[in-house]
Amino acid sequence: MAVYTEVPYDELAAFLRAYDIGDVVSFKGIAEGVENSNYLLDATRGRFILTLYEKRVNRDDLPFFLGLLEHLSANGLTCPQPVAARDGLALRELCGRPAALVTFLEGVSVRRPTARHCAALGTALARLHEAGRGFPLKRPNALSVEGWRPMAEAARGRSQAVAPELDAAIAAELDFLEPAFAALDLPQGVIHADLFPNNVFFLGDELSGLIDFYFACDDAFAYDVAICLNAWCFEADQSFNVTKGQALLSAYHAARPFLPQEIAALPTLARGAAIRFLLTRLVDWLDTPPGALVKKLDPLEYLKKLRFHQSAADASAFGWRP
Ligand SMILES: Nc1ncnc2c1ncn2[C@@H]1O[C@H](COP(=O)(O)OP(=O)(O)OP(=O)(O)O)[C@@H](O)[C@H]1O
Ligand SMILES: N[C@@H](CCO)C(=O)O
Repeated sequence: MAVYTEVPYDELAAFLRAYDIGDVVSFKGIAEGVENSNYLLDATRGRFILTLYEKRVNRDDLPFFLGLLEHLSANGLTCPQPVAARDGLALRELCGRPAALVTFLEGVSVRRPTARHCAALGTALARLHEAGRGFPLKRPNALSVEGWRPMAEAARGRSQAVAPELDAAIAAELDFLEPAFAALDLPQGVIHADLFPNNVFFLGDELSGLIDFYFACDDAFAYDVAICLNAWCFEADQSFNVTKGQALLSAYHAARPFLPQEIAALPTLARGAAIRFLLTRLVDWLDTPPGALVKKLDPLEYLKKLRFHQSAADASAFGWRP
């Protein structure tokens, strides 16, 4: 999975008549991903990804996401570009869902990132933050601190099914994080907010592009860095690899220098980033019906990451060397 919405051939053909991409050569569902339905479409005038936006994507946010891809591409970032139909519109409807075609990016994602991959990621993340400057649309981060308590409430009383200590651990962490986040004053702009290894493509050791901007929003740049420390620098046993952390942080710093307050905030931001993914995974875990054709992601992986961050005195725990 993920193909939540099956597209019958006649509906596809009718949809594509609006475009100038030639005839369909092949069309197949893509198994990876958990949020949206994605299809690989080969046409005589190119290769594309067709996305049908599913439950967690709010229709009103789509102009932000598609406009952002255009803005980032225009500012030198390699990411998918929305393909407009002959009437100039990229955002359309297919099988009752909002849908768009975007350009296909070459490359493969890495399952086990090395320190070199982490360095390349750090550079690309800083470039993304710079390339997003001047983008006129705004989208608050619905999955930041104000969104965590409601998710915790939605899971409260049911999370014992995952681990007995979860409710208490989440409540205690939110008691710490809510005032700690309120006290932060950090540079903000457009962030990706979900830049996990599966959303970053490489050709050899070279980073070739970034995808999946459907959580992008306005938030602190350093929060995006914290999300990446969590997603890229832990080993399979959930131990933190400081060599990878150092590679990520120093490459980011070389492309967009951190302010001292961003470095000071990293332990708090890393805890926030850990609780965000712990909570979304937990709610999905509890709400996904048994037998659903979707890969459930382990919330406890993020509880272990959170435990590490709770013991981090400062950013040196992540490999930061001033
Ligand atoms: N522009 C693109 N070029 C090449 N492949 C793509 C592109 N967009 C998506 N894919 C492929 O489709 C897969 C799923 O895409 P994507 O990550 O956007 O889905 P998703 O459902 O939003 O998943 P998740 O949020 O879980 O990462 C990717 O892993 C990749 O293989
Ligand atoms: N990257 C997310 C899933 C996609 O939103 C996670 O690993 O929980």
